[in-house]
Amino acid sequence: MSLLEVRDLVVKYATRQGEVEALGGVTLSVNPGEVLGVVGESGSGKSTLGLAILRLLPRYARVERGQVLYNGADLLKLGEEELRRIRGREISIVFQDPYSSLNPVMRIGDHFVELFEEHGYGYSREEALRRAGDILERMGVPRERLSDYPHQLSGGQRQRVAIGLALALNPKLVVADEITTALDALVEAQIMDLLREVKKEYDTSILFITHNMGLVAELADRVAVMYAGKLVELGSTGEVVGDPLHPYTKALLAAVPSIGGSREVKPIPGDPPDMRNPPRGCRFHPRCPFATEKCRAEEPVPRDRGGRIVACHYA
Ligand SMILES: Nc1ncnc2c1ncn2[C@@H]1O[C@H](COP(=O)(O)OP(=O)(O)OP(=O)(O)O)[C@@H](O)[C@H]1O
Ligand code: NI
Repeated sequence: MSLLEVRDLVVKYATRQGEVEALGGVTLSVNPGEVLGVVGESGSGKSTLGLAILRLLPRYARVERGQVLYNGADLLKLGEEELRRIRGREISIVFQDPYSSLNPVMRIGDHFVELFEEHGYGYSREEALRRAGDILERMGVPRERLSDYPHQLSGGQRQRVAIGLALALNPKLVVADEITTALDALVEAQIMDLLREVKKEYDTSILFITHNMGLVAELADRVAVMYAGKLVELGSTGEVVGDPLHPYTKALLAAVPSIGGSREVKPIPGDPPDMRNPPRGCRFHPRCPFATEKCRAEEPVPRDRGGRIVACHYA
């Protein structure tokens, strides 16, 4: 049984230049306790997927179609009250910028006190701070930091606090959206170590969003590859990384910097499409070295190939 099922999700943003289809019918599931990597270039729809799951999309975004099933209930249909209960306690999110989860004028400890209060835990302040300190220590932050303000911490420590907050209520799923992207290489490696520990010690599933296939290979059990709002490949990390079937996955892997090399990912030749006017047929065809007439005309549907899902006419 999967923990979360996204079915045929279509999300559009209203912009001054017209509607942008950020998700073009994405279907995937997250299993209990797994890390599902979601990888793709900028603009492929990764953050939109994460935000849609938590119903945090901006007002001018519209879910045109689809379902997000959690414990059999469609999160897209829940009322505000039920949503508030689910956010934080069942599903939480960590962003690239830790200030998205931290209030600059609130001490670190009070973030936890408030979170426990909001969810009706009924702890005394002392008890809440004791638990917060325990969480900080598990995240590798000294408990003395409880009385600090966010700006007194390093970027890495702030992100550790944000991860601690996301895990504080023992949620079943954490959405981690590019959470190492703003950090330098050394701190990124430390946060990856922390995530590996979290994976071992918590039974939380993680939707690990990144543009870096190298990080996915380090951490994820399965990986979903997205291109221009479409899921193009999904499978176990070993299979996808060892034997990519979609030309876009191959290109992404070729762009991974070799160990010891520069951290900057080599860009894939060509540009991602203008999403106000995406290519007909397969959205990757203008950049695909193997594209044929069929790819220009006909959109490939994701098909199950022995547990691997691939959307390519020629995979
Ligand atoms: N707030 C917004 N208003 C209008 N269009 C948006 C908005 N957010 C995203 N989009 C558009 O939706 C598409 C998907 O964006 P999204 O942020 O989900 O991609 P992403 O894969 O997370 O990219 P990145 O790696 O840059 O974070 C893009 O074409 C983007 O321009
Ligand atoms: Ni994003």
